[in-house]
Amino acid sequence: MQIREIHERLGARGALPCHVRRLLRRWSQALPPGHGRLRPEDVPPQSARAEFAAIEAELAGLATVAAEHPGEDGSARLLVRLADGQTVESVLLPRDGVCVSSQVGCAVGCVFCMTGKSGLLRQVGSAEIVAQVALARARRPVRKVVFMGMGEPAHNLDNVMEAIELLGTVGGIGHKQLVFSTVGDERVFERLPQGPVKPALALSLHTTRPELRAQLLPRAPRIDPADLVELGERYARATGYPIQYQWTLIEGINDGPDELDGIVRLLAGKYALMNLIPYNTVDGDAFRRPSWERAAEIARGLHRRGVLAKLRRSAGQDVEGGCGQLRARMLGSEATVAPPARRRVSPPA
Ligand SMILES: C[S@@+](CC[C@H](N)C(=O)[O-])C[C@H]1O[C@@H](n2cnc3c(N)ncnc32)[C@H](O)[C@@H]1O
Ligand code: SF4
Repeated sequence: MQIREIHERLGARGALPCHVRRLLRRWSQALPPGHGRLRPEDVPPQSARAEFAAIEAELAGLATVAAEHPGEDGSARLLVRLADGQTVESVLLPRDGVCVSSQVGCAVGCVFCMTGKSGLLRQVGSAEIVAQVALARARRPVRKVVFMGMGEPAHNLDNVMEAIELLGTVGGIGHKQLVFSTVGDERVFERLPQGPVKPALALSLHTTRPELRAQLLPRAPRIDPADLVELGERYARATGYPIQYQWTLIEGINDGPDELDGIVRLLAGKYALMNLIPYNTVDGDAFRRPSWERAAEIARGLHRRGVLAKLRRSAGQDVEGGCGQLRARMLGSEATVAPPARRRVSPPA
């Protein structure tokens, strides 16, 4: 379901925009039914009441929790069932955050990512994205929403931007607390600055070497990492919030001195933060994460050379691994539709 559809259906029955906003506020913030003072002008016209009831019932059935796995770090990984039976993952993050999915599967096919193995199964509708936030809010407070779950938000831009607009207005989430995570796509840099709600941007860089990036992210747009950083810097300056770069650290692949020199060359002096995320083991993959000590040394080395770098554990690593793995394990072979042939990625020379 799309949010614009809700506006259209209720508008056609004579509801005013303020009536629709009230419904969307209550739903997206998971407020209890009798919440807030009801003024006479808040009551929708008789002609729209049945449609309001029908839409509320549809919204309630958009997403339900099929499984919940609490983690030791205060996070919880939810397997969310959508109305057609498809499932996506959401993660309740420590410190009032939620990580949502924007697609069932993903077409980019990053070689280290479980979600990429299934290919794209379908888009997640804008209302289904907001429903993941509403589900999370029914469990705990949410002040931050990151689009770092299953899927590439740039490949579902209309729905993601619609959800962002709702969450950043009646949804009550600060614009900077909405984080759009992408491998980088020209359309993102055109579209994000135009929206009424401008989210923060996370760019999944992973390497500074164009040829290695093409191997690691086989179907990401071929934008040179240096150009990607320039586009990111422009967005950071326009919005006033820094770009977060994401770097999945894989031993022997992108943790060598050449890459660290590359990061310093691209990011020193930029309005940016580098998040180093040690590779989270995916069943059946041969990649390894570097030791925590080595990863910490990399972060300290970058810091010394003028790049703000943070070493992150991906939330809920102990709960069925990283993004897409809970879904795959719960669905068994159903979830993984003929994985694409694995390309060999050799360690950098
Ligand atoms: C799952 S993606 C979703 C958002 C978007 N498609 C992207 O790539 O930025 C979010 C982040 O998870 C990271 N990720 C995926 N698989 C991982 C793994 N096995 N270990 C660590 N990080 C992983 C990706 O590198 C990416 O930065
Ligand atoms: S890391 Fe992001 S872009 Fe790559 S396959 Fe996974 S979800 Fe898709």
